[in-house]
Amino acid sequence: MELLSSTKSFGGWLKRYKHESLSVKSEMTFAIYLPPQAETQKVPVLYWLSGLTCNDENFTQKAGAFRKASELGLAIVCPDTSPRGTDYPHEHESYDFGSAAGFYINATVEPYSNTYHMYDYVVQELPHLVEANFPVTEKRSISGHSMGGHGALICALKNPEKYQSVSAFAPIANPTNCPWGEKAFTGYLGEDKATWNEWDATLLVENASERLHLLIDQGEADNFLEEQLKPDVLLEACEKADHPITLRRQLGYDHSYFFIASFIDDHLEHHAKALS
Ligand SMILES: CC(=O)Oc1ccc2c(C)cc(=O)oc2c1
Repeated sequence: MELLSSTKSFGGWLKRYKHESLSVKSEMTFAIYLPPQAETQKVPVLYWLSGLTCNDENFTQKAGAFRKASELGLAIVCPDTSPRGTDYPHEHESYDFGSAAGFYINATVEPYSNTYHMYDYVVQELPHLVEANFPVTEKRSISGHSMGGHGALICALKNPEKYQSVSAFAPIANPTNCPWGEKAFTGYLGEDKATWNEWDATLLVENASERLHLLIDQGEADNFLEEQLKPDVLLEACEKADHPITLRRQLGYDHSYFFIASFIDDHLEHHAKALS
């Protein structure tokens, strides 16, 4: 691991690192915020998964999360949104596929299957690296925005034993049934839609092995709400499966980090409570 930068914030430290990842077979960058409590004790970790077009810096610079994380004694780890440095066909052509659009799944279609293993990276490799190198406990929670909200939900629903809590801002809630998800899953998983189901939160809820409560904030003025995000479909699946969910509809809020910054404290408090 190589330290790229170290910046003090609210008594803690925001550090950026790059490292060689085995799961995505390329160099990856991530950020970690260590609250002041980490100087004397191990602290729990919230993993934050960003959305399309983002990297580790969008959350650290725009969410305004560190005052509350410092107060709560919560570390926050922000991975990148895809492998970088490969040059596959179509990888850099659009904002919703390829670079910065890894969708937190394990690709099975070549050439993406060689490196686009963001699920393994986020669920296994990164926690292992973080827990071996920083003063953190093995208690984890996970959250994210949009594509990252989808990522947080599937990681938690597939591995309830690894996470104390999960939340999402405007997640892509039913990716097998929206244009962003259909495009990504076709490119990464192929045409056989049966292979897509294990990467869709709405479909995972039906067979979830534990009833991990889902906290979701969704802006009512979000331009992507109807066509891409579909929280109501997830809500219906939860009601059918008796899976606990809190879906908060936030009047007037859009898809931006202004929305995330407005409610991030609630999410941090929710996770801190579960992690304590
Ligand atoms: C920094 C920022 O605004 O991030 C951002 C903007 C738009 C989107 C969209 C449209 C989808 C998504 O998954 O993430 C995302 C993130």
